[in-house]
Amino acid sequence: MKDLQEILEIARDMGWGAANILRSYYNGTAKDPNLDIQYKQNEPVTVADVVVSKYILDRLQATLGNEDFAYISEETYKSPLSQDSSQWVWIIDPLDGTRDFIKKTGNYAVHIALVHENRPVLAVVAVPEAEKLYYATKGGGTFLETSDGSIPLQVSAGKRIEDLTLVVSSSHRYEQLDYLLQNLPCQNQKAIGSVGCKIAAIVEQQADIYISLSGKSAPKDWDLAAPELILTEAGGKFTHFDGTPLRYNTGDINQWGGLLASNGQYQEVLCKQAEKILTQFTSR
Ligand SMILES: Nc1ncnc2c1ncn2[C@@H]1O[C@H](COP(=O)(O)O)[C@@H](OP(=O)(O)O)[C@H]1O
Ligand SMILES: [Mg+2]
Repeated sequence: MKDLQEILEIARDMGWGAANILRSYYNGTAKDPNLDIQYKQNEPVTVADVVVSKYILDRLQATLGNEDFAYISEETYKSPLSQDSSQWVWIIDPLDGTRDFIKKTGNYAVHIALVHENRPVLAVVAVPEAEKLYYATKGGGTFLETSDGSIPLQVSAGKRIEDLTLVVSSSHRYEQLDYLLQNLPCQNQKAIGSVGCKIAAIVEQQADIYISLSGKSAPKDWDLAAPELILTEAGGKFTHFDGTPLRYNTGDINQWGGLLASNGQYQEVLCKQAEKILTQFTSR
């Protein structure tokens, strides 16, 4: 198997390639820019999702083959792979934030993660409209790549809990999540589409916390695996409210429950508060 740095080169190049394809659909310059929006389990899917999924899978498989790696993409996923955690698995979201892509808010991203033993070891998150690409390897730090080159990134530090800015989904909102948000000590809150864009805001120190709470549906492995590593390698933390780490390729593609991503400063305190507020919600 190629070493992780060589694989990262391939993933970065593909991240930029995928970003360019998405921009051509976003700006209407693609050969046939019709998005043909369909709904799968209440979530929109466009031609751009499908085309970019094929682009990434074809290129990865042509370069890396099927012997050492398995591949999961949001658009081709049908059922769990063999749950052999020693397997190296690519987990891909060709277009994270499809609703925002359609609404043209600019907040959409490409996620490419390599997972081993249920944890991400390599990640690329590209944000096409910002012409930015974030990448990380386990233990190697997080970098932001633009046309000017690459720079290392670190999350914010030394803030008071009340001054932290929280980012949250604009389209997946429920009464329980709204109650939680109203009762947290961090009242600087903004809704942003795409998990990749929310985590990008945290590693660029424009925000400090992201909260996800599942309802009838939950975010999936491909929504979280790449953004998680981008955050943690920049010094942040990303856990369930009970403090346990997220696990990927487990057989259930859903990431149920409450998840908190932050600059790490008040991770445990905020997780405990979130659990307490949710208990209050259910006993009202
Ligand atoms: N509670 C939830 N249920 C289902 N999907 C969720 C979810 N929260 C987030 N997601 C998924 O995470 C991505 C970003 O969501 P959001 O913009 O609301 O934060 C979307 O993926 P896709 O756009 O890749 O389908 C969305 O489907
Ligand atoms: Mg997604």
